[in-house]
Amino acid sequence: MIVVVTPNPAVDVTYRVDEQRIGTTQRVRSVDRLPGGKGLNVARVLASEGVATHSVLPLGGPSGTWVADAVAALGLTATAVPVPGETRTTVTVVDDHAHPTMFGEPGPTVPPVAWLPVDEAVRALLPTAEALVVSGSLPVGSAAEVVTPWIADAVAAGVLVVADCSGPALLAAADAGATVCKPNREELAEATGCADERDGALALLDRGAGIVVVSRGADGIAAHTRTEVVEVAAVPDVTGNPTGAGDAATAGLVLALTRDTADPDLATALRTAAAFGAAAVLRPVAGEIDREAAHRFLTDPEPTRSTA
Ligand SMILES: O=P(O)(O)OC[C@H]1O[C@](O)(CO)[C@@H](O)[C@H]1O
Repeated sequence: MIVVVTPNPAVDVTYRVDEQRIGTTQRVRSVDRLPGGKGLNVARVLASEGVATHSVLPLGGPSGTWVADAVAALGLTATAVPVPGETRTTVTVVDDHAHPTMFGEPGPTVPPVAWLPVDEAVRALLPTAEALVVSGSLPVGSAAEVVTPWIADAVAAGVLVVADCSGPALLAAADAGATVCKPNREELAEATGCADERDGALALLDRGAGIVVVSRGADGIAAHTRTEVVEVAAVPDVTGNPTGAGDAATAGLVLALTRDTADPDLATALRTAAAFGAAAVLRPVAGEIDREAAHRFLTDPEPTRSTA
């Protein structure tokens, strides 16, 4: 079972319009409303691959109740931890021409004491966990160190941790010894202040991260250890909705790493991440992949480079 913490869950709304135009009245062609936040998208992709997951969700207010009900309706196992305030809504506007536009609300104000039951929920699940995934933003105003107990407890219990965090929470995840930190290129540069990817990755490794996986969009994905950089190219010529592609890539990475824990093959893990990320672009909403395409992309020979 894989434990997935979504620190700032959301009612994820996707509006499809003919063409995104700033400063005009836009008629919405179709609406999708799904439980989201990056971690829930990871859990949904893992579940679609038949992997047992257990989500930990700090939820508040009527929209929190909606998320809990929608998660249950999707057949996902979850522990909903009540927090003050109202679970946020995110709105993504997509058309057939431009990149999606995402509006993300900040999320509720969660005081430090309200995080303690979340810590307890994570701790209770660790004895039966193969991996812990911490994915997505924290509610605005929550301290970065909120992630520390989840990761430190999992590491102490010998559980593989994949942290897809940004900003100070990415540094806190590395400090807590996350097995894998998975920022994208921009998040890595922003959190570490290093313009060079290798320097940024080494900064996280120095702080305590085991491996740093950097997603590079159309330029593929790379894994940095102290001694090598393994690089895999992106799947070429895939068009569609890239919202949630990074979350699907995280799911692919976790899937590959938990299948091969004794001796993780980084190239295979990166190829799985790239294939899942590309397969998510083919689906209209985040949290889904085109499974047939994902498995086809996986068997396509992709160039892998490894440098010492
Ligand atoms: O959890 P966050 O990091 O705030 O990101 C949330 C948003 O990003 C997406 O997960 C896409 O990656 C959306 O589904 C939306 O929920």
